[in-house]
Amino acid sequence: MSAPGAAGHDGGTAPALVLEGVTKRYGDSSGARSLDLTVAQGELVTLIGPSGCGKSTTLRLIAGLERPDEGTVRIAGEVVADGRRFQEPEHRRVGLVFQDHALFPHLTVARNVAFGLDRMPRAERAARVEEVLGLVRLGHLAGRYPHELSGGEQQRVALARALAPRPAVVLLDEPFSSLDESLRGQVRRDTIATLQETGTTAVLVTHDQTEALSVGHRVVVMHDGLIEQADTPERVFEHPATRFVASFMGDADFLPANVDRALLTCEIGIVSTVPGWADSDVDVDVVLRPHEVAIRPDPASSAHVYAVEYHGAFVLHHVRLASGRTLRSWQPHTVRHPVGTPVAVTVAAGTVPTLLVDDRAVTSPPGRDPEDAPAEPARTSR
Ligand SMILES: Nc1ncnc2c1ncn2[C@@H]1O[C@H](COP(=O)(O)OP(=O)(O)OP(=O)(O)O)[C@@H](O)[C@H]1O
Repeated sequence: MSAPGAAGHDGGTAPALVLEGVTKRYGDSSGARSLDLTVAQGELVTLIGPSGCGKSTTLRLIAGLERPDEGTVRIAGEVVADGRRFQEPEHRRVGLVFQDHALFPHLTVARNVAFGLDRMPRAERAARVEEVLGLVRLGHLAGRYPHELSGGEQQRVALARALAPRPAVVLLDEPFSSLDESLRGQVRRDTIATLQETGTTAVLVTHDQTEALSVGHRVVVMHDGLIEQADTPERVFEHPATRFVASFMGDADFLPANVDRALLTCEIGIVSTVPGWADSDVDVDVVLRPHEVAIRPDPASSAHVYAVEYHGAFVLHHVRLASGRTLRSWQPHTVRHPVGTPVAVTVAAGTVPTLLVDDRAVTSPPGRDPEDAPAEPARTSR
């Protein structure tokens, strides 16, 4: 996806959205804890995390459906909520798209889209409705009612309605989850293309890790009301900041390991060299993803395959090591080692494993100023 940064509709230079120390408490449970996030104009950010982590609360705080207990929300440079001010949702330049589309059943497609344009002169309003319906390729269905549309068409009407008033930010709350699998991919591609074509800034909540990684310029991973990491999809997957992010975004196994004079060693042997750690002797956990783990039959090995899962193009092999710890390994569909096969386990060449001390990723030996030890990636030794 192309990088954001194109000027938004107001052409200003302020970020489309800024959250500073935004907190919302519900009794003892915290919906959102001191969130800091800046979203550039034209940027598409995906928000992901387990159920109850605060995704909807965050969207509601941005939309003005909740008041923050602390912190500041800015939209297109304007403070819309802080300790003193609170702008009502209808006055914020925010568009909303919900999972169930939330269309008015008694209004036609055109009137659904016109709904948020009541302050626009009539002729201008009609032109804008036509324009946004054209954007989502629904001009020919303007006179239909929602029940006369497919799920995908309803979703496009909801998007057109959100875009019509030219909002500074569009918030999408699991917009594709009510669509069946066969439709979802196409509707998702169409929606993202429309957001991109119009240079729209968007925050999209999803439960789907592949969706979060594939559609956004940045992924924001939340856990227990906190932002654990806000980063490019590549960095979130390849360089997770915490143990939680490593295990939530994709499959990950963890093995206790040691870095001694720049050699990373664990139960399966030497994993890699770690430049910049020449003088250290540090215990870490190494994060290994199934596509990074290589296996080959070896009668002399004390590790063995204990389960095999066929996934079509790939076959997931579950391996138990001598210690009883387990690793997973993706193999192409032509490779299937039966349960019980003793296997030698290594790390695929080119792997740059993430190292954890406690629950945080480290790129330099703990206690050392990262300035002194540049965070060069580790390299597999083979
Ligand atoms: N109105 C409310 N009153 C009390 N607690 C609430 C309220 N809304 C949310 N919470 C709590 O705040 C936390 C975050 O909820 P939120 O709905 O934001 O999570 P979520 O990440 O969107 O979850 P899901 O993926 O299940 O939709 C949860 O512990 C939830 O129980």
